[in-house]
Amino acid sequence: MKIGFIGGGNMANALIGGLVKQIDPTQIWVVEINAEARAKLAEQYGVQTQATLDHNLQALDVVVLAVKPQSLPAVAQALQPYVQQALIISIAAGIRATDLSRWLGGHPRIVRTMPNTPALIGLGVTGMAALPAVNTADRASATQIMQAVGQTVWLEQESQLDAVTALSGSGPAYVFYFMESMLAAGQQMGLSADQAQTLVMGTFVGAAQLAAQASDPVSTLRERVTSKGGTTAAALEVLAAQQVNNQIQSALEAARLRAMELGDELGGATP
Ligand SMILES: NC(=O)C1=CN([C@@H]2O[C@H](COP(=O)(O)OP(=O)(O)OC[C@H]3O[C@@H](n4cnc5c(N)ncnc54)[C@H](O)[C@@H]3O)[C@@H](O)[C@H]2O)C=CC1
Ligand SMILES: O=C(O)[C@@H]1CCC=N1
Repeated sequence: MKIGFIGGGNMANALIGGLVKQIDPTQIWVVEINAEARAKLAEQYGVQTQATLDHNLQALDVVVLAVKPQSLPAVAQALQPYVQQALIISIAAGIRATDLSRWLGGHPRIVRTMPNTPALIGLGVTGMAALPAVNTADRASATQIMQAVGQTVWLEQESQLDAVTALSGSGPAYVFYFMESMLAAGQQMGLSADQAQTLVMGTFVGAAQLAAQASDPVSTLRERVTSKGGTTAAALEVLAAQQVNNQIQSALEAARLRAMELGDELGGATP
C-alpha cells in the first residue's frame, strides 16, 4: 500500500512517526510546500518528499489530507486530477466529507478522521466516519493505517466527529495545560524544575495507566486518594468552588462549536 500525505506538519509528523515503525518508509510520499519541513521529514523518517501536487500522486493507494482546514478547499481542488483511484483520508477539523467530496469532483471514497498527537508514540486515538459509498475494504485500509498509531473508534454519525475533535483531538492540549500548571505550582512551592518534572510526569503516567487498567470508575479512584479532612480534599474544594468541572465542559463545547463553525464557514463558502 502506497500512502501519501498532503501537508507534512505537526499531525502528519505524528502519523508518519508511528507508521514508519510498521510500513517501509519508501512507500510513504509527503507533499509539503515548506523546504525545511520536507528536508526534516526525509532525514528523520526516510520518506519520499516533494513540493507540489503532480502526476506522481497517481501511484498512491491512499492519500491523507493533513493541511489546515483553511487550505483544504484549494488543495482538494488542485489534487482532484491525481487521486481518482485513491482512498482519501482527511484529518482536518470540521471539514465535512460531503464538502470534501465536492471539491474533489464528486469523489466517493472518503473517510473523515480525527486523530491526536500521541500517535507519534503509537498511543493515539482516532475517531472515524465514512461516506456511505465507502466499502468494507476501504474502511479496513483506513482502520489499518490509523491503528498503526493507536486505537480507533468508528462513529455512526459523521457529526459526532466534532465532539471527538473537542474531546481527544484537542484533548492532549488540555492535559499539557494541566501539566504546565502543576509544574509551575511545584516550583512555586520550592521544588526544582527537574524534581517537578519527574513528579508531575510520573503522576500523569501513573494515574492514566491506573485509570485505564482499573475496573472501578474514575470517580472511585479519585475518592481513594481523598482522605476525609486531608490534603486532597482541601485541593478539590478549591476546584469545586471554582466550578472547574463546568469550565472544562464549557471549554470542550467551545471546541466542538468551533469545529462545526469551520465546517460551515469553509464548506458553505466554496463551490
Ligand atoms: N495538531 C493536532 O493536534 C491535530 C491536527 N489535526 C488536523 O490536522 C491538520 C494539520 O494540522 P497541523 O499538522 O497541526 O498543521 P501544521 O500547520 O503543522 O501542518 C500543515 C502543513 O501543511 C503544509 N501545507 C500548507 N499548504 C500546503 C499545500 N498546498 N501543499 C502541501 N503542503 C501544504 C504546511 O507547510 C504545513 O507544514 C489540520 O487540518 C488539523 O485540523 C487533527 C488532529 C489533531
Ligand atoms: O486545534 C485544532 O484545530 C486541531 C484539531 C484538533 C487538534 N488540533
